[in-house]
Amino acid sequence: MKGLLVLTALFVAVFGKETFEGDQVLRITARDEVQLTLLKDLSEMEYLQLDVWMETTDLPTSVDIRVPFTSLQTVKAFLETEDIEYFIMIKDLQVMLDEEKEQMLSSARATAPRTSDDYDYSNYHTIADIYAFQDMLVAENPNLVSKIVIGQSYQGRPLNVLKFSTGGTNKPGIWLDTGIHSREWVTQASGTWFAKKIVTDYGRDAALTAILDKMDIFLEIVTNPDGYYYTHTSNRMWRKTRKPNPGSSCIGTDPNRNWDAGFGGPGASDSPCSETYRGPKAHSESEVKSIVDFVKSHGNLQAFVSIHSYSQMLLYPYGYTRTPCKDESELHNLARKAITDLASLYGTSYRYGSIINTIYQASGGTIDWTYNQGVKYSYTFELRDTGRYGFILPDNQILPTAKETWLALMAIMEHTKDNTN
Ligand SMILES: CC(C)C[C@H](C(=O)O)[C@H](C)S
Ligand SMILES: [Zn+2]
Repeated sequence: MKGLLVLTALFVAVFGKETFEGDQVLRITARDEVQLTLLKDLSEMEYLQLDVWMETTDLPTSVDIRVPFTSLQTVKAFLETEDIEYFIMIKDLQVMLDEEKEQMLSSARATAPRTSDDYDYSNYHTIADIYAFQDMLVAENPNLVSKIVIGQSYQGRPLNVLKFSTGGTNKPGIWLDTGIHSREWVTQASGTWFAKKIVTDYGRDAALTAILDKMDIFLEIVTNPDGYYYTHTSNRMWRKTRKPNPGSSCIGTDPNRNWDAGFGGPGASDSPCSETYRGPKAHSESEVKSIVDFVKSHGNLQAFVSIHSYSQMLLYPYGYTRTPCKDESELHNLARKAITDLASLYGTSYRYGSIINTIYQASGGTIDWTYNQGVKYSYTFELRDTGRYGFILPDNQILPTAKETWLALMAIMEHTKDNTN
């Protein structure tokens, strides 16, 4: 295992980009506890370098796993021997990544957008493009938008938060973040569209105007900048931060397992090589600690929405415990309303419920911490799709995804406004 990892790291270092020729994403279905255990054992065999993309808890449990070409034969033989059902969701990952890259290059305009109206919201963008967009939006809307730098990433990139405010001091706030998992590209793209939507609708849309007249909105679009940069330059499938782990050749911590909420419990890994490595201690990652400090210093956030992909789910606390959160029935009813509004646009169907009951147990998660800090309306979104493309969602789905998600966000923000003094 260690040798393979070192070799991979060397390959990336020399050739600059990890490739995924022949890698396949299998959707594997465990029909009972025995098969579930076998599946868990398989995914923990580090030498196979399996990358769990998505799983759900309820039986039959289906798990989407990226299997490197070199492990395909072993994994398929194992599954067939154990009579575990699977089908191939993605036949050759690199083919899809090449198409995505091709599309990005062909849509990249010769000249950079001069205004946020010229920005191409229907394509994926580099971190430099998004940072430039943020500065453009602030310059164009000085009375509504400002940029707060809440800290720096491990590699020193600014953690930019756009503040949308109509003035006043310490008004109740709503927090939205996208891209905490860097490979979930439709989220950063949607976050960019949300930012433009807010400035476009203020003063035109009565509901949004009422929200902003009473509350401030804070939007962190590139919440894991080092990881996002790395997905563009070296490994499109990168999820974690990019801070090295002493004593290990594996890099990074899962920023959605690093929070002080059930930290280190089941549903996070203590192995630096795992995609769900919790980190050496709670809030060890600057990308997380910076938000922790912001939430504590602001002290008046009423809603906190952390946006991921994929699976089409709307989740509320808890992920680390089966104990229902005290506001479960209100959060459940609001989630139902939000996904109903979302579905009204294109019929996209979402599941909803608590994290642990709807997707899987996850400890050290973002919204479990924010909820325990008293931010009642804490939600995690899993945007499109349900696995046909997974993290490599075609860019022609960016705008439909952003527009339908906005309807759900408006439901949550309106309810928050109506229930905030
Ligand atoms: C609240 C959790 C379960 C969200 C999930 C994760 O962090 O694993 C995303 C689907 S990546
Ligand atoms: Zn995620």
